[in-house]
Amino acid sequence: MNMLTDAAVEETLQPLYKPAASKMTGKDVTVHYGEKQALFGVNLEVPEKQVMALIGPSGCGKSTFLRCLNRMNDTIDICRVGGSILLDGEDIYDPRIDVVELRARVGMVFQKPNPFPKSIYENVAYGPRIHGLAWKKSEFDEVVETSLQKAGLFNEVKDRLHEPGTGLSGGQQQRLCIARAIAVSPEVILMDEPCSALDPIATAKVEELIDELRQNYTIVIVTHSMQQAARVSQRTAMFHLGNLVEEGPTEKMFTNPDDKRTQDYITGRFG
Ligand SMILES: Nc1ncnc2c1ncn2[C@@H]1O[C@H](COP(=O)(O)OP(=O)(O)OP(=O)(O)O)[C@@H](O)[C@H]1O
Repeated sequence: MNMLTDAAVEETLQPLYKPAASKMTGKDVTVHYGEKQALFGVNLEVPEKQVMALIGPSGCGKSTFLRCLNRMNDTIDICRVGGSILLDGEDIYDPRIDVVELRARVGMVFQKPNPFPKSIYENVAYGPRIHGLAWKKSEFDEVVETSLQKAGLFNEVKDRLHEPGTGLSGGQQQRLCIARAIAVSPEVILMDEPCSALDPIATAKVEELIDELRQNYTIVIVTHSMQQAARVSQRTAMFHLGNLVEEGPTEKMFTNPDDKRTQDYITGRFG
């Protein structure tokens, strides 16, 4: 009989069970807005090239945690962040970190589509221009086209690239904002309820896009829609009253969560 040693069995199984490497890690993250504490020591690993959904009732701290991941909270005067957030093992709150560069590596898409009051072309070309990623017109043309293509928008807008971005439909505007984020080659894309202002058809398109984007990017999405979390994410983190309740594979979180608060939330008993 061909007996495998324990080590050989482990080696054979490892590729199947090896968890995704973590791209970002929050360690004991606390956040205060003035006197009010919004996060109480959150420890969470964001897996690389997967979609992680942050869920939980209103005010539980999902957006606050999301904004810690690219130091967007720095823009709020009364906000103080404690603990550490690592990107590829490096603390993004280290004083030597260039925040503009960080926000290019960790891009953000907001709840309400917010294109600049400029042409579709300029919306996408803006980031590469300020980050010095393109110099010649041909380089800008290329980055604009590939970013719009990756955002699934190019065919719809290719004949009107020089018309205002604000003239697009809401769903198209949100995909333009995703193209704008992609244009600076981010590694992580944060999305704060990206579909809440969209109709069901536009929502479906953005969800399909999120599913495609995870091949190349790490995505963290805050959503109030349990269906959306179940459709687009591979892992889900549940927050409640500023604490991380639990985190795990999305399928498990929606079928067999460990914590009663998760069970109650996903079945609509509170929130
Ligand atoms: N700019 C701010 N100033 C003061 N308090 C804030 C600020 N932003 C958030 N908070 C407070 O921090 C807590 C967490 O808010 P946060 O927006 O992170 O929650 P959330 O889970 O994303 O909620 P929602 O689902 O309603 O968007 C809440 O009590 C909120 O009132």
